[in-house]
Amino acid sequence: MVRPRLLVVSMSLPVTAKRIGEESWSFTMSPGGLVSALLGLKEFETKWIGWPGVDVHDAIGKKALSVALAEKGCIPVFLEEVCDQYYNGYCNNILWPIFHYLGTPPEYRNDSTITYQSQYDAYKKANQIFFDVVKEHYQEGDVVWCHDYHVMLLPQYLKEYNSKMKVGWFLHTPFPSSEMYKTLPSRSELLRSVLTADLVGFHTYDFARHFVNACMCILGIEATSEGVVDQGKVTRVAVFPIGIEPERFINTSELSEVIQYMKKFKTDFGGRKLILGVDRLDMIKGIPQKYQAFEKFLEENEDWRGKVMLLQIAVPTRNGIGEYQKIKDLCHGLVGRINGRFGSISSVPVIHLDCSIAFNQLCALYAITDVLLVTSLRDGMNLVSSEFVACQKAEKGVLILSEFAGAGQSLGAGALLVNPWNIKEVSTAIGEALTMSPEEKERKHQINFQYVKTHSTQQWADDFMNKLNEITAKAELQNGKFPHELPQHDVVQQYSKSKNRLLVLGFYGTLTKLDKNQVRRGDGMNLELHPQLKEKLKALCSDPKTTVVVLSRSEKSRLDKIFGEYNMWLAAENGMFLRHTCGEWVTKMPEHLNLDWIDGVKHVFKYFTERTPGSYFETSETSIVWNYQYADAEFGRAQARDMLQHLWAGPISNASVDVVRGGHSVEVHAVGVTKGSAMDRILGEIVLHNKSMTAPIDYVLCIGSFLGKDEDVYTFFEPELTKKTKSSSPSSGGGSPKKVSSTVVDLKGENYFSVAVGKTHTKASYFLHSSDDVVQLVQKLCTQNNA
Ligand SMILES: O=P(O)(O)OC[C@H]1O[C@H](O[C@H]2O[C@H](CO)[C@@H](O)[C@H](O)[C@H]2O)[C@H](O)[C@@H](O)[C@@H]1O
Ligand SMILES: O=c1ccn([C@@H]2O[C@H](COP(=O)(O)OP(=O)(O)O)[C@@H](O)[C@H]2O)c(=O)[nH]1
Repeated sequence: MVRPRLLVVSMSLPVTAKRIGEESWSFTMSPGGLVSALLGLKEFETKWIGWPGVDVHDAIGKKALSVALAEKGCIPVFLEEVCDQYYNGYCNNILWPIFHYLGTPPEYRNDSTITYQSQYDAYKKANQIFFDVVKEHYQEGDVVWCHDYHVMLLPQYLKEYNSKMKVGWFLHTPFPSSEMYKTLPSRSELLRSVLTADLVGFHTYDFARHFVNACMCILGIEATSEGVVDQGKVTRVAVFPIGIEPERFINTSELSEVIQYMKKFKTDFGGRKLILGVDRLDMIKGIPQKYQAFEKFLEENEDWRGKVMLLQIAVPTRNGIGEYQKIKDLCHGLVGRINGRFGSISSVPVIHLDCSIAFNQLCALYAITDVLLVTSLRDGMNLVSSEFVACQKAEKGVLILSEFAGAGQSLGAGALLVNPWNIKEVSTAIGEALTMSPEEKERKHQINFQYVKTHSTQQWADDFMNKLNEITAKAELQNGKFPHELPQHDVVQQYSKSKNRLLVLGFYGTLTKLDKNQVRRGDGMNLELHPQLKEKLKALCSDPKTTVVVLSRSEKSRLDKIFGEYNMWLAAENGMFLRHTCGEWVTKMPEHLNLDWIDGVKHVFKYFTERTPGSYFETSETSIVWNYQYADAEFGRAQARDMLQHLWAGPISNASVDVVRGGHSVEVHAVGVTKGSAMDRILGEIVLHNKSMTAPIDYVLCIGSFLGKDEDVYTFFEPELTKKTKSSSPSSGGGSPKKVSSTVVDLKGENYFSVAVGKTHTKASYFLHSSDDVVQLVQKLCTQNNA
């Protein structure tokens, strides 16, 4: 079987290189969860592109290293002089603390060569170097999977180079709340670049939600159930919690060498209960908090002194950054204090190791551990907790897990969840874990073991790849479906040939002439019918072979006022109310529509209208719209963002409503109030009314300047193109539940025209530039009436 080619791009390669001769290199495993996770990918022909962990300045060395790495499926990226300001600077001294809620570090003041800007420049340069390497190795059809905050600009570089490239981006760290993220000076550029990817993935729903929120708040763009929409391009945002390769840990812990280690360690520890910590020595891992909690436990539980120990493996990381050196000193100080206070001549309660350990030793430690203590202050996932679960033997240990690690959501049910900042709580959890009954330990273990076994790295990667392939395949299909400019000649020709025509027309932006200087009424815009349409529309409506429906968001009174004298159908409030101009209004609402939220929303809209000069809001029976088209654009957008947050937190938090963000508006309406969903009921009513209708509708022209949620009206008639006929039931709202004949509509491709006015990203098959084009078209149709 040919395996799909995958180019994995991450800052670090899975191996770190060390030069041992002019042309020879040795390798060690790179630390960290990202490497552990991606090593589990088996079903792809994977090439890994990343930094080899060393600077190489000579051509001979670079060549030899590239050859040696190629055997391991790795391609080096040489970062050279940008490396320090890129990796230690922008990535780990700016992005990392912000993403983990540690705050935005101040600029160095004592070195003018290291500024925020110089570090961001290095970041851009480094991303460009990554791009050059990908470009060199990319083959058509490859998937490029970018990992982590180190390469946030890469998706944009890749897509600008080749828009057909399949590009995914996955973040292994938390994505912080927008309140934190927005402190980052280059916040917009990074978001915009990430949004060029086809799929953006996170470990948890919280992180995904924060990202979408940041896009809304900072870029002012729309979020939909599918992801984020920026200038018509949809970026899918989804959640893929990473796992481990469970078999690797289960099998290793069966090895005789590992069993020997287990025996040896137990003897070394002298029968004391073992609390284990395994973390990179990083501020986010909460190691000082762990020590404080253990100290408190020993303080308050005299009986346990000498009977329990804490072994902390503190894997060295990012040594080039001052903060990381400080945290080491802090830990050493705390360990000295605890050992001084509670140690004895023969043993000390804390062993702190500033090193990494061999994989077999790690598995042996996991297997004999009584309590694994994870106190991360923030952590994308934390794979150590899953590895511990996989290695458990007959006698099960207990997992104490920080609620601020992504793993808290997956393994919380089988763990003792703690707030690492609450030293007392962690200390109590240590006591609870040490005294837990074997039955309870077994029960908790089983819950987590089932999860870890069934949520492997391979599963994670498959899920991401499947989703990415599904999205790109769908996009390819849609590519051929971009709307074309309306062929007015065909529209007119088909019109003249047909016997029973239906014209569905929007109002705002379709039949109106938009004028910035138009007079505003107290509660909204005084929109008028396009002056050049008045007579022509009247002529169209008077043709017995033509049925005209104006389908608008407007309320009944406005449609009455504007169209009352025409012989046509009026569908007000997105089709919730319907009337032929020679009859009365009938209600066409779906049953049980809950409208209790309207007053609360009105209150918020009023507040923002009073504070946003030029804005206004309009209320109807089923929806309410705030419009800031005539306000200052920038300020209006910012106000709209704040308004949305107030709405979600208050009046609509539990209501059955849809919120739609238009170009310059925020609309809230009851769920299901869309033009497309109303079309079925409208059609039923029209057919009932036209009892004399002898031939099926053989021509439909549907023109509108509709919001995205209303575009279902364009596709309403589409199935007819294949099925030829459609049944329609006028049951809901007012009419009797009678079935309309199945020959109501008879459409083929050439006599159905769905047309969006003023936009090309649409479900409609055609577009017109403006309402002036609509006027022109109506004029042409009229000449056919007279012909
Ligand atoms: O290579 P370093 O700079 O020393 O850092 C090691 C890695 O740390 C981070 O790992 C994250 O990924 C894990 C797997 O998804 C996740 O469990 C953990 O919570 C994260 O912290 C970082 O995101 C990686 O890029 C680094 O390679
Ligand atoms: O001496 C060690 C001890 C642990 N690990 C591995 O480092 C990873 C840590 O991943 P985690 O997701 O817990 O946190 P990260 O370090 O990525 O933030 C785990 O796979 C550990 O097995 C390691 O490489 N060397």
